[in-house]
Amino acid sequence: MIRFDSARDFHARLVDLPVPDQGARAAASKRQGQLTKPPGSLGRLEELAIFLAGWQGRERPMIEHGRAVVFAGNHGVVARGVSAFPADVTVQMVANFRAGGAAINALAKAANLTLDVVPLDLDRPTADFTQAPAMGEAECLAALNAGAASVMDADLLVLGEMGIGNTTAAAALAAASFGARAADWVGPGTGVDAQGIARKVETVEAGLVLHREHLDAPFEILRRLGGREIVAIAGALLASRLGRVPVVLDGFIATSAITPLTLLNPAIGDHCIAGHCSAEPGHIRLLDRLGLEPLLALDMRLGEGSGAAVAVQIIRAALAAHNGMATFAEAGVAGG
Ligand SMILES: O=C(O)c1ccc[n+]([C@@H]2O[C@H](COP(=O)([O-])O)[C@@H](O)[C@H]2O)c1
Ligand SMILES: Cc1cc2nc[nH]c2cc1C
Repeated sequence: MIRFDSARDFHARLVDLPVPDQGARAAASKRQGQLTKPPGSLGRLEELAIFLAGWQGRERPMIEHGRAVVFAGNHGVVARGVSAFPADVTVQMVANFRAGGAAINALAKAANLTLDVVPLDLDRPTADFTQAPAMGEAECLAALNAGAASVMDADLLVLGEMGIGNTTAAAALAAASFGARAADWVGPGTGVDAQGIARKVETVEAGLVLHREHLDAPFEILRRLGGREIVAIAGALLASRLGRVPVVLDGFIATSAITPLTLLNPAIGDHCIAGHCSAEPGHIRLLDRLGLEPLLALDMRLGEGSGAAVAVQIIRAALAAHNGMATFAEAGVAGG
């Protein structure tokens, strides 16, 4: 299991990342060319199969241990009126995940994914980042390691989150990492009105001003502006990359966890599939900046891994074709 000993260790491991197995990619690509279809006719399904072959290191990749993990955290900035829902909903939804009643329970089951729920100190919200760093160093490291611990033996990992107020933290992370105006990253989240959006923009701007001298390293950006569930996703992203486990990203918040990491390694998202494009307006901007093309666009904006879980069904379809089809030679079809 991967554990980060310090911020320095986290940064050091980010610099030197494994790359996909080129031999397995070439073998999968050759197989795609031999299957009974015009070359390229399965479009992105072909790319998905080759992508998974590279990261799993085998010509015929499989999803036998598909796993969804939902991290939950509470946010001090909620006191600034940045969400349409009260902070109590986070702990209540965690109970709902555990009881099996949430969307992710139904969607993970439909996609044949095991589901883990990881609440992170819900009774101790992070500090309001307009006043102080959201987390202390030890707290931030603990959240990174909670994420890293969740990777375990998965062969495909869905990373999801739950945290009232976390679209504000996600917008702050995007703005700190990629620049542009706070207003370009802020959106309605759970459904705030125009005044709520204005409060969110002010909050992000105030956070960027307060921490401006310290926003040049991934760990500090995460610690000062993030939340525990987002930091856990960042830890899971790096640990899964080190273990060559492909990841399906969910919406705006889950994707925002990558953004600070790109400061040290722009290729950190290379083992990730963008499961969908959320209706939260900043998500498409983030995906563009990261060079990720979403699989689905269903106007979802729920979080909790839901869009990524739906996308897993497409990925399973890609592998069913890749592993199950006959070649031209096997089927006696001319033209292969
Ligand atoms: O995944 C998304 O793109 C997404 C977009 C908007 C809202 N959410 C979910 O809604 C919560 C955050 O919204 P808010 O308004 O409280 O910042 C959090 O629990 C997220 O999982 C998720
Ligand atoms: C009910 C509810 C469910 C959620 N799941 C993820 N974020 C959420 C936010 C709310 C408000």
